[in-house]
Parts: sequence; C-alpha cells; structure tokens
Amino acid sequence: MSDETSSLYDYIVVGAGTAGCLLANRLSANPARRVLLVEAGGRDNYLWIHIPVGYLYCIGNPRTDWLFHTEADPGLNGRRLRYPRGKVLGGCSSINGMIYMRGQARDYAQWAQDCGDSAWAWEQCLPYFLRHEDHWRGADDMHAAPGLDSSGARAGGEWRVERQRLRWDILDAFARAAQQAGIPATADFNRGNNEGVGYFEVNQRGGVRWNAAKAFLKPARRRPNLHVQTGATVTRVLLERDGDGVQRATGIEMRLGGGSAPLRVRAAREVVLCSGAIGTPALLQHSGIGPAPLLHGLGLEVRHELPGVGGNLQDHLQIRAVFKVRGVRTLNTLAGSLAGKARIGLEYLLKRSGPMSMAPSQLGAFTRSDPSQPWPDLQYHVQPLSLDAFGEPLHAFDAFTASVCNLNPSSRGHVHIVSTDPAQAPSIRANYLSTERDRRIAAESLRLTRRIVGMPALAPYAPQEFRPGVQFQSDEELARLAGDIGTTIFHPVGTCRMGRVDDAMAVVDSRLRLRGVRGLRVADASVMPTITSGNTNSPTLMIAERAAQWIRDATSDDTVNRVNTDVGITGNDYIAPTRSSAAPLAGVVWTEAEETFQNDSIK
Ligand SMILES: Cc1cc2nc3c(=O)[nH]c(=O)nc-3n(C[C@H](O)[C@H](O)[C@H](O)COP(=O)(O)OP(=O)(O)OC[C@H]3O[C@@H](n4cnc5c(N)ncnc54)[C@H](O)[C@@H]3O)c2cc1C
Repeated sequence: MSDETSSLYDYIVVGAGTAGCLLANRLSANPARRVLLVEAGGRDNYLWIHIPVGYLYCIGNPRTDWLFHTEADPGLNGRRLRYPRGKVLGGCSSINGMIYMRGQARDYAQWAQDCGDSAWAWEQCLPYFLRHEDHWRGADDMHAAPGLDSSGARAGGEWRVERQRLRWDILDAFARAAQQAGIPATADFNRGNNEGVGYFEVNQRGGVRWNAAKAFLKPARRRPNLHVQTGATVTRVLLERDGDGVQRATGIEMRLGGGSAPLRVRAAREVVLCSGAIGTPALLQHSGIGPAPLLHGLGLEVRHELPGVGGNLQDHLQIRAVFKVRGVRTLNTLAGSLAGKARIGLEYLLKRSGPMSMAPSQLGAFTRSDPSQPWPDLQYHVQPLSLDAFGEPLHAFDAFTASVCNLNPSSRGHVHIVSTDPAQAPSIRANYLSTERDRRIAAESLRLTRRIVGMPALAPYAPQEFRPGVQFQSDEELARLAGDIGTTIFHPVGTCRMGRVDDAMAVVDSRLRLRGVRGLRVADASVMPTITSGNTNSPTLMIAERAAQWIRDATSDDTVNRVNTDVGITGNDYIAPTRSSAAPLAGVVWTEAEETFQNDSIK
C-alpha cells in the first residue's frame, strides 16, 4: 500500500478488449504518460483462441466468455439467448468470427447527423480505419475507396487483414446463385458500399487469429509506462467534485481475482471506459451514473443522472435457414468421421489452411430487402455446415446455413444492473423483432433466401429446406419462425450512445466525453448511435483510434484535462493495485491478479 500524493497513472483504460488494447497502445506511445490497462479476464494464452475454428470452444467457456444470457424475449417466442462476450485479453476480438468489415458510408453520415459533428462522416473516419490497417492488398488506393484521399493508408499497420485460406464448392455455388438472383459479385466489401457477394476478408495472420492483444499490446510490451493488469474487475469509477462543483472521474475501484478487498487507483488525466456494450453501461450504473429510477430502485446513490446509460441496445439478429444438400461435401460429414478429423488436423498442422483455419462464416452477401431500398439492408453469412445452435454438434447430413440479418433494426433494448453487487450479471433485454418493420424485413429476408437457393447454380445439389420449412409461407408465419430460429450475431452496440449536447438521452458527446463529468470518456462499441451495416469489430477499432487522437489533443493542453492535484484527492485514499506499482515506472508492466510477471512474458 502506498500513500503517495502524486498520481500513479495519467490514464486508466478499463477493459482490454478490441478498443482497450488499441487505446493502451496509442496512449502509452508517449513515454511521459503512465497508462494502466485493467482487464477482468486473463491472458490470451489459450490455444483455442488462436486456432480460428476454436471460437467454438471459447464461446460458453468461462475461461474466455462472460457467459451472459438475454432475458426471455417475446420477439423470439419466449426464448433466452446465450450472449457471448470476450473476457480475456483481446476481449471479443479473441473469440469472434474475425470478419473484417467497415460498414457503409451512410452509417457514418447518420452518426455525423445524430451528433451534429461532421468528424464522424465516412470521409473523416476512413483515415482512422487506415491508420492501423495492415491489409493484404497493401496501400492500394483501390481499397481505400474510390475518389477518397487515401492518405494514412499503409501496409504494415497493426491490424492484419487477409484473405481466407479455403473455399468450398457449396459456397461457390451459393455465390453464383446469388448473382443469378441479381446480387453482383464483389472482391471488396470495404469501400463504403458493401453491396455484393464474395468471400469475407478476415483478421488472421497466416491462418492464425489476429486479435487486438497481439496487434496492439504485444508491440507495446516493453514500454515501462504501460501496466497491464489482468484478472481485475473494475467495480466503480471514482468521482469527486472540482472547485466549481462539476464532478470529475479521479480513478477506479477494482477487485483482483479471488474477491479481494476493493483497491483504488488514481488517474491524473482521464479514465477511459472500454468495457464493451454490456460492461460499460453496467459499470457506469454501478458508479451511480445512469437512469435515476433504476439506481434509486436498487438503493444506489445517484451520483450523476444520465437517463440514456444502458438504453438504445441494438444488435443484428441472424435468421439461420438450413438447407440439406446432395452430391457435395460440407463440414458436417467431413468432420463427422475420425479419418476426416485427422485429415483436417493434418492440413492445419502442415499448411495452416482447411477447416481449422475457418472463420465461422466464409461467404458473405449484402443486398436489399426490397428494390426500393436505397442501400443494402441485409447481410448474409453463409456457412458450409449446420447445427441446431452454437455449442451443439454438427448435423449428420450434408447441409449449408444461409444466415441473414437485417442490418438496420429498429428494435431497441437495454442493459440494466439488477443488484448493487458488481459480480452479478446485468439484465440484457434485447427486444428483437419488437417492431412491425423488423418483423416484415425478417419475413422478406427469408423469402429472398429461398429465391437465391432456388436459382439454377444450386440445382445440382438439390437443396432442401430443413429450417424453417417450406410449409410456412405467410408474412405472419415467417416472422414467427424468424423468432424461432433467430439468434444473435454477437453485435450489441449503442448502450452509451453519443449525441448532441442538447440530446438528453445521449451519454457521451461527439468527442466521446461523458456528458457532465470531467476526465471520463467512453470509447467502445457502446457509443455507436446506430449499429453499423456490417460486423462491428473494425468500426470499434476506428472509434478507439479517434478517441486516442482526441485524448492526446486534449491533454497536450495541460490546463484542460489534468486533475488539479491540490483539489479533492488525498493520497491515502488511493492504493497501488499490486506490489509492482509501488514503483510504477520501474519496468515491470504486466501484472496478473495473483502473480506478477516480466514484461516479455506475453506470447
Ligand atoms: C462470438 C462473437 C463473434 C463476433 N464476430 C465478429 C466478426 O466476425 N467480425 C466483427 O467485426 N465483429 C464480430 N463480433 C463483434 C466484435 O467482436 C465486437 O463488436 C467488438 O469486439 C467490441 O469491442 P469492444 O472493445 O467494444 O468490447 P470487447 O471487445 O468486448 O472488450 C471489452 C473488454 O472489457 C472487459 N471488461 C468488461 N467489464 C469489465 C470490468 N468491469 N472490469 C474490467 N474489465 C472489464 C471485458 O472482459 C473485455 O475484455 C463478434 C463478437 C462475438 C462475441
């Protein structure tokens, strides 16, 4: 325990997931700034994180997953869903489907409009995608998007994007069928309008998962000014009043693994929340920041009323139609025998290719639910396999799954804590298919799936609809069936959304500062006002990249953000998180809850 009067850290980043790893890297690039990155999960040294197909063993595994569930959902005919969230260095980027997708230009135009800040327009965001990208095409301006300034594009950034290392006859046939149904072929989903059908690009290097920890923490591992604390759950953001009465975040309270007494750590400049779309609103609510009725109801002191915290939950609901096929191999039967498994294992061992290098979905398509839509509003994830649910065994027959989701759902849910105990999981109410529009699009998307599958290119394989079943045809039946077979595609966002200063439901302003509290920012998927039209990992990295820039810009003027150490902070109140931080700049920067290890021990 220390009783220093000076701050231990300049910045505390809460959550070492997709956004947190990038931020920790960027903020600690300045050796004069001391950064603490706190992660509830452990290190990413579990084999199945790195072998792409291992996501199957990471989801539902307490070593890597928070094991959340949604509440029973009327739109899903009363079903609850397993709601995986990464709990490990890298966060969800350590367990996700690895698909690299920026979204559509119009998503960012909408954000700019919602926030009244043109900084969020696609043209302004693009350089921040490119800043960390390491794309297999290199700094090819074709990829940067036609007509746009490609400055900042580079091969050799940290975030590796590669082509997949396998193809399937059944997926090639689906791609041809999609083209016969009017969806053009595309070789690049990332130019601002992702319309088309093609194989996804993935975050892998040589057939191995490339997560945010490898990309952003590993290169920073020898920085003595970066302290990574794993196995520590942050339970509260600490607030104090500045001389003018405005509250300021001065640090965090956290518990090390094994349920130790709470420890307090102080940040001289900013606390940045990167705990994700579920973790961040829950942490704010536990800190007394959120909707007053919710906090009062739990007997929590309302430190700062912000009614939007935890609201506006949006997610993509994937409607998984399954088709049996004949005369073509799919993973179902390929992996169904010992010999098949051995062949698959050997191929990965020797060439880092084949089904073990496989992202869950390989083929993608973006299209319109009806021709009057100005932009693609549906995304397909097509898989050469089928199962009843993730975690269940593959079916014994050959089949493929055409999963389709509405990219711009109008249904909104929320995340609410249910007790004052931060160890208790929050209530996640997704409210899928709770609007007429979402139900109609669900029905239309299932019809479109049938139309594609009915095209001549797939005829040689005699596809037979296994789920939901051809007997169901009316809008009403299809919407109900969507509720039966729909499931999350793991993209919760929006629960601390940014917005204009006069928007009472906004949680952060357009520069990601928490409204009404100094020294506190949110930089993760929770700030998205509306969900992007595609997968959400890379947009989250872009958000973090922007936050890093704004934090650096703000703190280059010390008078703006720096805590006045004469006001409100008493040294004895704050204790060092571990024995290493008694000498925080001494060079030991990687710390686990029960163990301190040297800074080169990350793999
Ligand atoms: C199974 C799955 C598949 C997906 N597939 C894809 C895909 O193929 N492509 C794509 O683009 N997106 C995909 N996504 C979504 C994408 O990965 C997420 O949108 C993105 O990772 C969100 O990043 P984040 O930084 O907001 O949160 P996270 O990456 O979830 O990071 C939050 C971190 O904070 C930690 N944390 C939370 N609370 C606390 C606390 N109180 N104290 C300390 N630490 C805390 C967590 O343990 C976690 O490490 C998928 C997600 C999942 C789960």
